[in-house]
Amino acid sequence: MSNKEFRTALIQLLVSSNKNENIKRAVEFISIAAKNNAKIISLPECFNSPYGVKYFPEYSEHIPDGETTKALANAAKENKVYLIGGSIPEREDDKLYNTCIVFDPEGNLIAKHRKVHLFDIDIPGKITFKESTNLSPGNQLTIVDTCYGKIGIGICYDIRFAEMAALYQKKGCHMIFYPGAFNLTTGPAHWELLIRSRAVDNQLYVAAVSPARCMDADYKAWGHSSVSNPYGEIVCKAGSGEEVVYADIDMDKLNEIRTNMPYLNQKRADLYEIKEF
Ligand SMILES: O=C(O)CCC(=O)C(=O)O
Repeated sequence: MSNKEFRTALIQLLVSSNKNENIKRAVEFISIAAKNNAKIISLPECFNSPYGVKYFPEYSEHIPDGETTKALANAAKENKVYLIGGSIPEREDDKLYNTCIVFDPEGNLIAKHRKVHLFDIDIPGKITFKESTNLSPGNQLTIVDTCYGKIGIGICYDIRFAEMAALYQKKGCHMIFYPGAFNLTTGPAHWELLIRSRAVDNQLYVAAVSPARCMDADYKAWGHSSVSNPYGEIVCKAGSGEEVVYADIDMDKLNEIRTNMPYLNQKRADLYEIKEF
């Protein structure tokens, strides 16, 4: 495969309350995905800790000197892959963030995305979640330059904000990765709809990577890690359990879709515009 055609792998990890075990198993799956020829591998949101505000302080660590950063750097280097490190609770000074770290195939830390839209919702009788209880939002958008093109990074709730994805497209991204953990209420309603919408809006590949569902956990993840192609077709999709799913990315296909339907060039900048950050 050339740099215009490559395989990506989405690791739908079953996250437990044992941090060391979570990291160890993530590293094992990275090596399996690399053996299956994946060149860009992503972990899910909050993969080294159970998902929940009460867990963030205990599981948090500094970046880059924390154990998770070191383990992922080694895994990227040993397997010679780009690694999108899902997300982990990050501590800096007295603040906590929900942070995705990205590594190149030499193991260098090339990006750090702090979730910019915190997940604060209250659907009575269904789900209440308030990340802003103890997390701070990131204040930057994140584009990673790779030998496979530019990749935008968002974390979970970030996928709901169409302008963010539009800006990534405008700045040249051909893929957006969203490590995420939707739930049993908003998952069936919106997970796939949002993945496909961001892909069609922007004629790019969208990968969304969830933890596996654990019915004993406080937060029950929806699962269904998926990739949509730029036409809005789901090209791979996990179930709810632990598994790795793969998608073959094809830049010629993306360019063909953009040529056939050139609506990205038909926007009315005289009427509306996405501003650059
Ligand atoms: O937007 C949603 O429905 C879920 C978001 C979420 O779980 C998160 O941001 O972690």
